[in-house]
Amino acid sequence: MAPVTSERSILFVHAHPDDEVIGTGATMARYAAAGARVTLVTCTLGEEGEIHVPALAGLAAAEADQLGGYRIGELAASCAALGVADHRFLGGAGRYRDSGMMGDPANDAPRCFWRADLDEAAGHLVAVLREVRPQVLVTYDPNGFYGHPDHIQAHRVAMRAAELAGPDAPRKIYWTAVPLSALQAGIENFRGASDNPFAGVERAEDLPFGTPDAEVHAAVAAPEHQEAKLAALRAHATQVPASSWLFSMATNFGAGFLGVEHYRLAAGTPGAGAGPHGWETDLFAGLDT
Ligand SMILES: CC(=O)N[C@H]1[C@@H](O[C@@H]2[C@H](O)[C@H](O)[C@@H](O)[C@H](O)[C@H]2O)O[C@H](CO)[C@@H](O)[C@@H]1O
Ligand SMILES: [Zn+2]
Repeated sequence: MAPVTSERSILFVHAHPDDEVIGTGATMARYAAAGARVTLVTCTLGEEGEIHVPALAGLAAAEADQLGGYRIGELAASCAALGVADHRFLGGAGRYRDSGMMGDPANDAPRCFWRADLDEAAGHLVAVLREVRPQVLVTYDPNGFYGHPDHIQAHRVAMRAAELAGPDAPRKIYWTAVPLSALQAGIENFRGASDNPFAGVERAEDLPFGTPDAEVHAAVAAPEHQEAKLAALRAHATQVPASSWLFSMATNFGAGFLGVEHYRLAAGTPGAGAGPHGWETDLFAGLDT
């Protein structure tokens, strides 16, 4: 197990550049601002992504295939906005290629992350675990939150690395989550809006990525870091256009949406909770660091 030290260390494992912000940006900014060691490992460069900046359309995978390199810069700007200084690519920049959405031909590319050897990929992450010795590890649930192959593989690699790390394993492992109650509030809030990301959906249970409130264990509230999260989202301009529902969510909901991020505890002992659900408010709760 990672030693109990005075320095808090937390490791985030994400699939593509931009995932770090969408699911965990406020949490990362909060712990970085509080002086914890925050390490981000991103598993691919996002080479197969869309491009919402017309002037950059020629970088697409089917064109010059330069989007991955460009997204390295977007990710650096995002980490700067969040105050995250320690960012790595799994196995080094370019080691694992973006696999595309489930069923895409890119799933069959020889270097794609979806086809990676699990223990080889996990071995790269074990080296990071042994170096930064996080008490807390954050990644996705077994469905990769929404079923993207790289997200599913990031989950598998992170969980395998924790197994292989032995005494250097994190003491708590969390999976990102969005409570069904928060999704239902979003559905109600956007009902009738022209930019409704929930158009056609009446029940949160019908979405492929909600978590029953009873299966959520932590809510990290960092509304004071919503502006940093918005700046980090803007850094990912090829993926997150100015018209994105994420920005309208921030406008409609205020910091109560983007500034609060939820997690399921997949391993370790829950610490003290608070509020109506008894959710932890600190991912280090219960760790005598
Ligand atoms: C948030 C996330 O994981 N983004 C991935 C995802 O992007 C989606 C993809 O481009 C899809 O074709 C779009 O319809 C959808 O709106 C996007 O969110 O998959 C990309 C390809 O693997 C990946 O690069 C991107 O980071
Ligand atoms: Zn992703």
